[in-house]
Amino acid sequence: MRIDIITIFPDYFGPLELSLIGKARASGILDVRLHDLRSWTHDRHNTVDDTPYGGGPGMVMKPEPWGEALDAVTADPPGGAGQAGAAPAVPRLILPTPSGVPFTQAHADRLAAEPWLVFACGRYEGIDSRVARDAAQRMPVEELSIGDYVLAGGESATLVMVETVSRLLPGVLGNRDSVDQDSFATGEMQHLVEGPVYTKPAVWRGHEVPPVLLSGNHGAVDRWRRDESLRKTARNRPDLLERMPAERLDRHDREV
Ligand SMILES: Nc1cc(-c2ccc3ccn(Cc4ccccn4)c3c2)[nH]n1
Repeated sequence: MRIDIITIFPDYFGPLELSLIGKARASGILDVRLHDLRSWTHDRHNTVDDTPYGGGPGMVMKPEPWGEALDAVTADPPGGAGQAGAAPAVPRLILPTPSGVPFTQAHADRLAAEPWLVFACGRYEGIDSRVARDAAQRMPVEELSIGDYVLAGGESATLVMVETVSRLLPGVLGNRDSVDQDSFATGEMQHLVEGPVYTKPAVWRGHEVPPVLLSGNHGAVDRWRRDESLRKTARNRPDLLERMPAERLDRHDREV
């Protein structure tokens, strides 16, 4: 997968050099390219913002630098200009914004199947709305929110989405099972949050690991883990339980 990130703070993405994503980039699974929006300004001060039409607080990001940046970044498709007559890849443009569609694991699953994503990180009060409208004439555009709170810009949201998507790519996580057992995945654990996890020592500061986990009885361990997930979901995320199809909860589950 190729990921392009356009931002006025490229250094914000240092973490993408680390850990799983850093390894995926080094191994070629992931091709992440950072672009400084100011490279597409032409004035002495590298201006990227201006006052909002209609008045109001703060500043808005000017459309011209964004238009030129998106033209330049999307003019260099992965795999060249189209092998043997194939159409060149078209990127999906992701615009983080507090007013976007809530980003969920389902979005991550879908985006992980895309060959090319471009993230446009806004700042100030956002990007001139004509940028998304103009881009939509040439590529799919999605405005996504990572939560109901307002960040200072799109960089943190982009880090979250890049991490969520990248960990789903084959070869990125050493243990693929970990993904399949994600609480928000579509498998057995769907609609349930993770329960408690433990490792050695068996007793730590007087706190014992639940004996069932040391029993070697895999059936009992699986049942205990599901019960604990049900309890934690009921406590922290009753909204998820309401979404769970009734047939997915057996009589035992209802008594937990
Ligand atoms: N889930 C999210 C996403 C964001 C986000 C994403 C991009 C930008 C670009 C600017 N701002 C700040 C800002 C302030 C006031 C109104 C609008 N936006 C952003 C915030 N916040 N929360």
